[in-house]
Amino acid sequence: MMSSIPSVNLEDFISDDKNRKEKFIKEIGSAFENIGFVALSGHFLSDKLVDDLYSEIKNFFNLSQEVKDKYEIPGIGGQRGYTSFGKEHAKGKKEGDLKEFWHFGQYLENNPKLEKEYPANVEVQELVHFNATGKETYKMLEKTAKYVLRALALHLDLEETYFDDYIKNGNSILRPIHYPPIEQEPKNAVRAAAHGDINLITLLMGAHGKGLQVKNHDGEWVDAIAQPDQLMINVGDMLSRLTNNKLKSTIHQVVNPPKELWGTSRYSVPFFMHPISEMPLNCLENCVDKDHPKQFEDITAGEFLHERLIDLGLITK
Ligand SMILES: O=C(O)CCC(=O)C(=O)O
Ligand SMILES: [Fe+2]
Repeated sequence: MMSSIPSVNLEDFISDDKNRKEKFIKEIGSAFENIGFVALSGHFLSDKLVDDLYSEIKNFFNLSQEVKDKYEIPGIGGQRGYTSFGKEHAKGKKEGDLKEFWHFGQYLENNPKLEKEYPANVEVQELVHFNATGKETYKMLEKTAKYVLRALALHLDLEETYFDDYIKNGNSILRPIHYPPIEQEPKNAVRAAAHGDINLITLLMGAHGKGLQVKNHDGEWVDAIAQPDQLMINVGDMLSRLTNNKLKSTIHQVVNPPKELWGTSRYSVPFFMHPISEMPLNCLENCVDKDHPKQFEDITAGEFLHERLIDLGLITK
């Protein structure tokens, strides 16, 4: 039984040392074929950027509800700007999660086609550094994710750059989340109910305290706690579909703290790496054989995302 989350160092992959590179590919490949989660150090976020981001997002969530509500934009399924407390629920659940969040989206340059497709980023007026700090973090996580996907491409016997064109200007989202203090016994609601992520891979900042749990093969919940310099990275449903479930999108949740800690907020910041909407998620040929029959219908990333946003209560049909 695998009871804890394996660790890897991205510097191994980025080094020119063939053995270190291969070691990284093997470690992350086997982690993603088993528990579906890995803790990663050696990424591109500096300590200063991480500290700045946390201070900005705390400032944002501390603004009055009236101010935050200005940034909740109707008609875009919460894809940019603010989503208020209790609005999103896990697929198949009716109680909303005990969280509020913000979305930073892709930063396009000279791309009229995608500028039409993606909602524009929302700019917070009240905070001087919030927008730029979010943008910088987005870029650094996107760069980190690009190298992780290169390693996974090699693990899957694809060209190293297989994902590069699909993720360039992809529909990725950076989501700072605030789970506020809990004031009374929640009826059936948790901070984040059990779910699988929609996207290719998720890079999570802030999994340093207790709260995040991952379901292992035996159906047991395992704590996923990162060291201060580590991001938690997991496989999403899109990558699971593409690989015919060779790489596992593992169910995870954020549980409520014990009563003595109800008074504390949790802040976490997932980066959901999405490709462009045209990317086909059809199972890769080399992941399908007699022992591994094709498990998923052909679908594009855009169609799949649309289906799932309906399931989450963020858009209506
Ligand atoms: O807050 C966390 O640690 C995890 C959040 C999460 O799983 C998600 O937003 O998809
Ligand atoms: Fe998640």
